[in-house]
Parts: sequence; structure tokens; C-alpha cells
Amino acid sequence: MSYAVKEIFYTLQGEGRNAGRAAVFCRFAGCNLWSGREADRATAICRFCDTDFVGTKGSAGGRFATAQGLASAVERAWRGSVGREGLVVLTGGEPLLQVDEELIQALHAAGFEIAVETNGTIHPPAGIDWLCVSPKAGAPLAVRAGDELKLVYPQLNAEPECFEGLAFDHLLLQPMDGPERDANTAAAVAYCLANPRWQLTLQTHKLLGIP
Ligand SMILES: C[S@@+](CC[C@H](N)C(=O)[O-])C[C@H]1O[C@@H](n2cnc3c(N)ncnc32)[C@H](O)[C@@H]1O
Ligand SMILES: Nc1nc2[nH]cc(C(=O)O)c2c(=O)[nH]1
Ligand code: SF4
Ligand SMILES: [Mg+2]
Repeated sequence: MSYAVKEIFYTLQGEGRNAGRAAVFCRFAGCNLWSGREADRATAICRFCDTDFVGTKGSAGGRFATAQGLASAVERAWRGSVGREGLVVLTGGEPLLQVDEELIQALHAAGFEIAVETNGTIHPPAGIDWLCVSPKAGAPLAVRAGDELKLVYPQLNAEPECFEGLAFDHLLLQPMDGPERDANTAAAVAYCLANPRWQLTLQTHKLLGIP
């Protein structure tokens, strides 16, 4: 398997239960719910995406012919000594279009704990250490268990109650960024206050002005 990667960068995980942890982000190119072209946004299944995942020309991006080659690029981006503390976040685009067991094994062999950010439409390979599923209205949810379910809020036809019966350890609401971000944040705060099973998560990297 070869891998098309938009960019690889070192920053703090901004979202979810791991917010604040240093991590290498590996952003895979391509998604099954949007082409990534602005001209297609209005007709895409997922229309609120905040990310450029098109192509392989971002920082440290490229086409990697082998899992070992990609794992080495992730290792080069990690600033600490690789050991138990190394964290890599596989994201995109939709990472599960490309992530396979061979890559999981290569990243583990390099000493990384592996987190994945997925839209939940594709079953993950074995061995992922932290699975974050972020369901999208209009996209059938195939992954119904994991570590955290991070729902972008609000989404018509993807209300939080739809997901409460699933097997996730943590239920999180993330205000939808865009022109209505402040109103969406207020609505998410109100929802969590009224429904304490749900916890607020903010995109703290945006507040901090870091990648
Ligand atoms: C760019 S996505 C890539 C991973 C995967 N395709 C997914 O959707 O989970 C990374 C995270 O950003 C979230 N996200 C995307 N656009 C957002 C927005 N406008 N506001 C808040 N969160 C957003 C996604 O729901 C997901 O949790
Ligand atoms: N700092 C930071 N944290 C993140 N958590 C999830 C992200 C993503 O785009 O998947 C992301 C991102 O793009 N940057
Ligand atoms: S599924 Fe994820 S990467 Fe794809 S368009 Fe939606 S938010 Fe963006
Ligand atoms: Mg992001």
C-alpha cells in the first residue's frame, strides 16, 4: 500500500479528551464525503469542513511508497525522544481510506501511540490506541464503538440523542466553526449544561493560533 499525505506537522492536539498533548499530525489526502473543492461544497455530504486535504504538497507531505517510509517521516517530525510518550494523530481528509495494519505496526514499532480522527463511515484496522469518531449527518455510521465520539454541533438530522446508545467512553460536543461559531458555541454550552453525559470540546488550537 502506498500513502498520499497532505502534510505532517508537530503541534498540540487541540480537540477532544487528548487536548493539550504534543503530537505529530499526519493528514492524509482525500475524503469520501467531500472532494475538497469549494465548487463542490454545497452538494457534498459533509459541507462544513474546515480543512484543506487536497493534494500532497503541504509541509512534509508527499506520496510514501511504504509504511516504513511514512513512519520514518512521522518520527522525524516528533521533537521529543521517541519512547512511550510519542503520540501521532492520523487525520485528513478521511484517514481510514488509507490507514492499514501495516502502517499501524510500523508506527508502533517506531514507539508511537496512535490516535485516529475519523468520520466513522469506514471500519478501522486493528491496533489503533485512541479512536475518535465524528459522525456526519447523511453519512451512514459504520463505526459504533470507540474511545470518543466528537459530534460537531449543531447538525440537522444528527442530534446528540442519536448517538447516546453507542459504545463510546466519552461523548463530546464540538461547536461548528464558521460564520455561526459564537451562536453554535453558546448552543453547545447550553446542551452540555442540560445533558451532563455530554462534554464540551473547543478547537483550542484555533483559539491559540497554532496549527
Ligand atoms: C477535518 S476532520 C478529519 C477527520 C475525519 N474526516 C472526520 O471528519 O472526523 C477533523 C475533525 O475536525 C472536525 N471539523 C471539521 N470541520 C469542522 C468545523 N467547521 N467545525 C468544527 N469541527 C470541524 C471534524 O468533525 C473532525 O472531528
Ligand atoms: N492542533 C490541532 N488539533 C487537531 N485535532 C484534530 C485536528 C484535525 O484536523 O483532525 C486538528 C488540527 O488540525 N490541529
Ligand atoms: S468527513 Fe472530515 S475531512 Fe471529510 S469533509 Fe467532513 S470534516 Fe472534512
Ligand atoms: Mg483541524
